[in-house]
Order: sequence, then structure tokens, then C-alpha cells
Amino acid sequence: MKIALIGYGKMGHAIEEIAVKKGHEIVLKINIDNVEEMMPENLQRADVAIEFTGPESAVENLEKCINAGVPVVSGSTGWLNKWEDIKKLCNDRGGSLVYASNYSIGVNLFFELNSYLSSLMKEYGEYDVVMEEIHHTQKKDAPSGTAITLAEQILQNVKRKKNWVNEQSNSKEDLVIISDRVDPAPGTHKVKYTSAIDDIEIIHTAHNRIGFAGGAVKAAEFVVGKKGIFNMKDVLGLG
Ligand SMILES: NC(=O)C1=CN([C@@H]2O[C@H](COP(=O)(O)OP(=O)(O)OC[C@H]3O[C@@H](n4cnc5c(N)ncnc54)[C@H](OP(=O)(O)O)[C@@H]3O)[C@@H](O)[C@H]2O)C=CC1
Ligand SMILES: O=C(O)C1=N[C@H](C(=O)O)C[C@H](O)C1
Repeated sequence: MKIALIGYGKMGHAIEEIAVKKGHEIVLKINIDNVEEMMPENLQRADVAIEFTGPESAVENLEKCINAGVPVVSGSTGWLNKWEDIKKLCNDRGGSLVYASNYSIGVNLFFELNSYLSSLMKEYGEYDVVMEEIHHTQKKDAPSGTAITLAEQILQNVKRKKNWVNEQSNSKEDLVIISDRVDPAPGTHKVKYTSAIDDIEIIHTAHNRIGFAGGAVKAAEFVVGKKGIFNMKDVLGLG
């Protein structure tokens, strides 16, 4: 598989290492200093683009890939206020897109656990729920994309919470997400249910970026030859 790497930072490097070990070829590397090379004829040399840049650049990069007719796997977080626009563009152009706030298998299993635990907790109003995410200090967005996905799962089930907030709150209706920035934390997510009697806590701790990068390469292998919009549940067959 020929891969265009859009964003050659921490994740771009980790993805390159895994992709090359699996026998894939990196045919284009785009970073902030050579964005002008991201033209259709260059993108079209790849079977798939993998985009990990950041909140400010993701939307434009996705538009370029979709308009060039190149399937794209995006991991950038902090841009989902533009999700509907990207979805429409992808559908209108008959394109291919995989998006996940977190590509690691462990976090995707954790999502299943979080969803199940929150479905149990819908009946037990004596439990409050709070969240915490811990990442390295270079991270540009807060809360993390993964924390938002976890919060949305909880809000779907625990109806006593009305919305998430990224600050301390005295309102029982707010699902509080605390964001901590500590080096070199690759990514820790905690969901804690507390009552006067006991606490129940689930935690996922990434030890490095290998899980995210390996999942993104898996998603790229999955999307080549397919049309439409997919997520990691599709890639992993989690139904
Ligand atoms: N979904 C998932 O599983 C994961 C998602 N992420 C997300 O991926 C994104 C990138 O993370 P990470 O690799 O750690 O960040 P880095 O800052 O290490 O890398 C981002 C890279 O993108 C480059 N860049 C910035 N703007 C552009 C642009 N317009 N075109 C091309 N390249 C550009 C940056 O260049 P420069 O440094 O020169 O600015 C940098 O090299 C973040 O949004 C993060 O939250 C991270 C890990 C896992
Ligand atoms: O920026 C990061 O590093 C990470 N970002 C993703 C997120 O915002 O959830 C995934 C992972 O936690 C690492």
C-alpha cells in the first residue's frame, strides 16, 4: 500500500515506523513547511492518506484529500464542529473517510466498557460521574477527543447528566471532564462513578503511541477499495 502522511510530527513518525515494518511505502510526507506539495497529483500517487496534524489544519487537509479522490484516515482531534461539512463533502464526492478520536484497540475496547457501564448506571441516581484525561503538555486541544467520545457515550445513557463541561462545576447536571497536562503522558482516560457508599472507576492508560499508530495503519488497510464514512468499530468489526 502506498501511503501519504499528512502531518509528520509525533504520530506521523510512529505511523511511518509501523507502516514500513508492515511492508507499506510512504510516498508523500507533508508537514507545515511543505504544505504546498499537497496538490492533487501528489496525493493521487498514494492509495490512502493518513492525516494527524491538529485542530487548525485538519479540515482543510481532509477537504484536499477528499477532493483529490484519495481515501483518508484522520486522527486529528479538536475539529468536530465541522464534522457535518466534511461528512457532506465526502458523501457528495463519493469519497472514503475513516475517523476515530482514538485508534488504539485498547481504547476502542474501553469505549465498549464505558458504554456498558453507563447503561448500568442509568438506573442508579445515587452515583455521580466525573471524568479525567491526562496528556503531554504539547497537546493543543482540551478536553481530548477521546474524552469527548467517552462523555457522549455517558450522556446517551445517564440522563441525569445534560452536557459535559471542561471545568469544575457545582451543577449535578454537568458531566465534569478534568484535563491535566503532564509530560510525557501519551494519554490516560478515567471515568469514575462515586456514591456515599463506594466508587467504581475505569481507567485506560496508554504507555506509548504504538497503539494509536498501529490502529491508524489498520484503518488505512481497511479503507482502501471501500467508499463511505467509517469508524474504528467498522475497522475492528465491533459491530
Ligand atoms: N486519533 C488518535 O488515535 C490520536 C489522535 N491524535 C491527534 O493527532 C493530532 C496530531 O498529534 P501529534 O502527532 O501528537 O502532534 P504533533 O504536533 O507532534 O504533529 C503534528 C504535525 O502536523 C504538522 N502540521 C501542522 N499544520 C499542518 C498542516 N497544515 N499541514 C501539514 N502538517 C501540518 C505539524 O508541523 P509543526 O510541528 O511544524 O507545526 C506537526 O509536525 C492531534 O490533533 C492529536 O490530538 C494523537 C494521537 C492519537
Ligand atoms: O494528542 C494526543 O496525544 C492524543 N490525542 C487523542 C485525543 O485527543 O483523544 C488520542 C490520544 O489520547 C492521544
